[in-house]
Amino acid sequence: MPDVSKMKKPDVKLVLLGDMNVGKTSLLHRYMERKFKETVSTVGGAFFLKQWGPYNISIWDTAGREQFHGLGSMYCRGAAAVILTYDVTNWQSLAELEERFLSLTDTANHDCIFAIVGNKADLTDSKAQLSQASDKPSEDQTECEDERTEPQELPACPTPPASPTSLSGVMLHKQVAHEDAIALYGRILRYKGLDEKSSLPAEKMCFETSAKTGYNVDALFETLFDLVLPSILRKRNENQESPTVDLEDYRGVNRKKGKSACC
Ligand SMILES: Nc1nc2c(ncn2[C@@H]2O[C@H](COP(=O)(O)OP(=O)(O)OP(=O)(O)O)[C@@H](O)[C@H]2O)c(=O)[nH]1
Ligand SMILES: [Mg+2]
Repeated sequence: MPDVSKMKKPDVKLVLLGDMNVGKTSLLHRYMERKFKETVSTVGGAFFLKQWGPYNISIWDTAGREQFHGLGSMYCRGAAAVILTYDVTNWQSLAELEERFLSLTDTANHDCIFAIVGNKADLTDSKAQLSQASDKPSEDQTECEDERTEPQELPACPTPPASPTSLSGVMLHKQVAHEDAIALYGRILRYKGLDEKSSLPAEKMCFETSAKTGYNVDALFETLFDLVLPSILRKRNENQESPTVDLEDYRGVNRKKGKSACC
């Protein structure tokens, strides 16, 4: 286990947002640990640290449950990319992105990049279902708990298992078409006052993934890593600050007694 007390300072921050149960945590587990494993509904937030070449990228997982809504804008602060995640079998989870989550991104960087991700594609698309995840281990990753959130004495509530039909492999009805995601992407650009012509194209920024099979998961994260590199270089030029901090400085943040939040 790496010595987190000397953890390198992240060069850039990505955040996963979206309704509960869409698969945000599972996508991170799939990419960072190459596994699809049982999850419990996220409480507060947590981040993984991914080394990408000489750069350190923090990827924040957040809670989709309504009661953690207020934390979203804190996690989005300074984000260079936001991954807006929905479930392709659940139309409401796409609608929630515009109704509940988009405004949280107001605290992100002005040049923040947006990806729209329709997860659970294995439930509706045989190609996604048959995809073979690469199980090459991810070189360098650290999962950290976010100590700043209020510890919640909530019982860890297991999320409902993926729909039983997925166990039988029968395809579910796809409720969200790729075109719906592309249309949402255009509305997000307009909400941000961005010109579609000078922005990254929707076709490149709308993904359908399966955390279960690994379909498109590497492509999602690694496309974003490459797209945020210019903002890392810009920040490094601006700051010329040392790339490392001693986490002991952070220990001063008063930690409440009791169970710290984790995901
Ligand atoms: N079939 C299928 N099930 C998935 C996929 N991704 C996640 N799941 C299942 O969906 C449920 C919720 O997954 P999570 O990763 O916990 O969802 P989340 O978005 O992190 O939820 P919150 O933490 O509550 O916001 C779990 O039962 C997962 O096993 C997927 O790609 N395909
Ligand atoms: Mg989660």
